[in-house]
Amino acid sequence: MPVSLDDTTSKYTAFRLAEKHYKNRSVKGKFPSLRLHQDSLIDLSRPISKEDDPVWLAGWWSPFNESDDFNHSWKPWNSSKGKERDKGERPDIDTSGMKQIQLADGKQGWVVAPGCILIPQYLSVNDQLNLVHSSLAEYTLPPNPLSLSTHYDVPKNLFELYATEPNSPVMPKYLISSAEIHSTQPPRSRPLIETEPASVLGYEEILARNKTWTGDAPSDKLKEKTVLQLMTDMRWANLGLIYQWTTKSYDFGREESIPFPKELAELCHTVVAAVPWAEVNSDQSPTGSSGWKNWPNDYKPDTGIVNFYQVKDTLMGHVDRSELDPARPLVSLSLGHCAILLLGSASRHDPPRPIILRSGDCLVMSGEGRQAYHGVPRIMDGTLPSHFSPLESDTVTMRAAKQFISSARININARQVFPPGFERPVVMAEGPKSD
Ligand SMILES: O=C(O)CCC(=O)C(=O)O
Ligand SMILES: [Fe+2]
Repeated sequence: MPVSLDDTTSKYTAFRLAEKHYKNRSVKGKFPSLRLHQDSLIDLSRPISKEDDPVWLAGWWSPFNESDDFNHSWKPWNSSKGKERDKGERPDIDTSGMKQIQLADGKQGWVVAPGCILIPQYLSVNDQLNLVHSSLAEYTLPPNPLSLSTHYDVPKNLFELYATEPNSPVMPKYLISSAEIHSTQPPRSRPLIETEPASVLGYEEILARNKTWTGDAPSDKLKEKTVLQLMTDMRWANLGLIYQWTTKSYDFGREESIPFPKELAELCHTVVAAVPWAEVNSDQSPTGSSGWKNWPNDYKPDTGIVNFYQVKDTLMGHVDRSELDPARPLVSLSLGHCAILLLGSASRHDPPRPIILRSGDCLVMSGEGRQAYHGVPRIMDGTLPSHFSPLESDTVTMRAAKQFISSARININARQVFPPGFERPVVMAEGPKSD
C-alpha cells in the first residue's frame, strides 16, 4: 500500500516518508518521481540547458516515473518500448525563500537551511577528478581505517591492485587469524544510532567509553573475495581522528594521531574562510563554544569520512553530533553521480527538503544546521557527468578511478572535533597495581 505524504496520522515521521519515497525501488527501471516534491526541491547547480543536464537526460523528470503515491494511473515503463520516452519538463526552481550570499572568492552560495550553505559547483572539473583520485588512491591507504578493515585482511595497496590486478583474492580475517570468532556482519551500512549532543564536558565520558572498547570482531561468515568485489563493497574510509561507529565517538585514547590530509584541510579552510558568516548568522544567535566570528581564522578539520556509495546504496537520516563543539562547520563535498540529500530540522517530524547534490557541490553545515537530520536516500542512476569519461591520456590509476566512479558517488566530509585552545587532558597509562 503506497504511503501518502499528506497523511498526518501516518505511523511514519515526515522525514521517514520522504526517505521511503526516494528509496523506493519496487518497480524495476522506474525512478521515484522528482515531481512529487518539486515545490520544495533544491537543485541549484543544474545546467541551464536541459540537454546538458544528466538528471533530465536520465529521465528523473519523466511522468512515467511517477509512482503510486503521486499518480495512480502510471503506465509501466514497458509501455513506451521502442518509442522515445517522454523525459518530462523541469520546473523552475524556486529560490525565493533562500538567502543568496557572495563568497570572498567570488563564488555564490545559498543558505538552504539555518546554518547550511550550499555552494553550487564549488569544485572545478580538475578538482573533482583529483579528489576522486585521491579518495581512492590516497585516502584508502593505511593507517586510515576502511569499513572493510575489521573483516578482511585488506592489502595495503588495495586501489593499486584494483587498477592492475582486480581479480587478486583477499581473505577474510577469521580464516587467517586465531582471533576469537564472533558472528557479526560486516558494516555495509553504517550503524547510525541516536547520540546525545556532544559538548566540551563530554570529553571525559568519551574517553571512558573507548577505554573498554576493544574493537569490532571479525565475522566468521565471510568468503574470500576479489579486490574488485572488495572495492565495490567498501563503504567508507576514515581520515584523521578515528570515529568508532560502535561507541559513536572518536578514539581520543590513541597515542599517535593520524594526520588529516593537508591539501584537503586547506581546501576546507578556504571554503569556511570565504563564507560571509555575519550574513549567514544574522538571524540566528551564535552557538557553540568558540563562536562563528573566529571560524575564518581557526577552522581546521581534524577528522573526516570519505563515503563511497554504489548506486544502490543509501545513508539513513541522522545527525552528526559527536564533535566537541557542536556548532563548528562540517564541509561536505560531492563527487560523481548526483544524489538526493534530504535536509530537515532537529525534528524528524518536520518535512525535509530534497536537495540534488551534484558533482562539485559543496555543502557547509554549521550552527543550528549541525543538529539537522539529513540522509541520502538515493544515488541518482544514470547521472554521471561527462567529464568522468575515460580519456586516452589518463594514467592507469586515473582510468581506474573513473572506472570506479562510473557506478558510484563519493562524498568527503570534514569536521573539526577539537575547538582551538582545547587542551586534551593527559591520559595516564594504567600501571600495575601495587599492594
Ligand atoms: O553523502 C552525503 O552527502 C552526506 C554524508 C553524511 O551525512 C555523513 O557522512 O555524515
Ligand atoms: Fe551526516
